[in-house]
Amino acid sequence: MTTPAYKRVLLKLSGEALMGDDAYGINRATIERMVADVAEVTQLGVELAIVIGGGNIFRGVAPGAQGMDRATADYMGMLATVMNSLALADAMRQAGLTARVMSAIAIEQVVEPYVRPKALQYLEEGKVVVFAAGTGNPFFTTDTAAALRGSEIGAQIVLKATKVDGVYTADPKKDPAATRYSTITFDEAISKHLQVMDATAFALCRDQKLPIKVFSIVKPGALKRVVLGEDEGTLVHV
Ligand SMILES: Nc1ncnc2c1ncn2[C@@H]1O[C@H](COP(=O)(O)OP(=O)(O)OP(=O)(O)O)[C@@H](O)[C@H]1O
Ligand SMILES: O=c1ccn([C@@H]2O[C@H](COP(=O)(O)O)[C@@H](O)[C@H]2O)c(=O)[nH]1
Repeated sequence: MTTPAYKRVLLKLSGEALMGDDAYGINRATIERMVADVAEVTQLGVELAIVIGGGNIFRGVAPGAQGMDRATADYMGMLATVMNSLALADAMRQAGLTARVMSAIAIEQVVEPYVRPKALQYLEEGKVVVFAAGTGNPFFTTDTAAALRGSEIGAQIVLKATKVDGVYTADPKKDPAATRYSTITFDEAISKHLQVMDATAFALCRDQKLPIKVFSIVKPGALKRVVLGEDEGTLVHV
């Protein structure tokens, strides 16, 4: 079966997963593997937009940010996502893909600003669009940026590619007895305070009836299986 289940998707890539086994930063082999996964999906003809987190870089500067004004620290976090977005786009270019980075914060010498019609045009042209700098606002996360941009571009699903292979009854990294849901409703995920994604992102997707698939970016071939509609990860739905 090689017919994708979706025409347009928003892929949320974990920033922390980019570290691979390193303490922080971008692990070269890891980013190349992620790009190979992305390439497999674009070859299926799926229109792909990406939001990438900033945890891998922000974690490295976090001790210095202690006691800082929250909004200032958040702007630093958003700039970290710009660095990841540029690295990802460059790795995609090296792999023969055409990518465009669009930033929610104006830094026009570095990256073009986010303009929705332009993003839609790029997607229709088959280019991969990377949305950088989150929502552009402090007090939010890149999960919420993924929900927001996914809604704006009319994606059929948000694919949250992270370090765990789905939504569990509790954080599987802390509770070995936690069990994985194959599906869960937004209301249940919110009421149970499941921390795999923030509640703002869940609520926005719920209101927009935009499903989310949570799956492992570390598991080989998982992204392609998700896009083909195969049984992988956890579906969060209305
Ligand atoms: N109920 C749960 N089910 C699954 N994972 C959970 C749960 N509760 C907490 N987690 C944790 O949430 C993490 C994923 O969310 P998080 O937003 O922290 O990471 P990310 O989006 O992958 O990283 P980044 O912020 O760098 O983009 C998982 O690595 C997992 O340890
Ligand atoms: O819309 C946004 C998105 C992100 N931030 C800040 O950036 C960091 C990194 O993002 P992650 O989603 O955690 O990977 C985040 O912790 C915020 O500090 C933001 O302020 N607004």
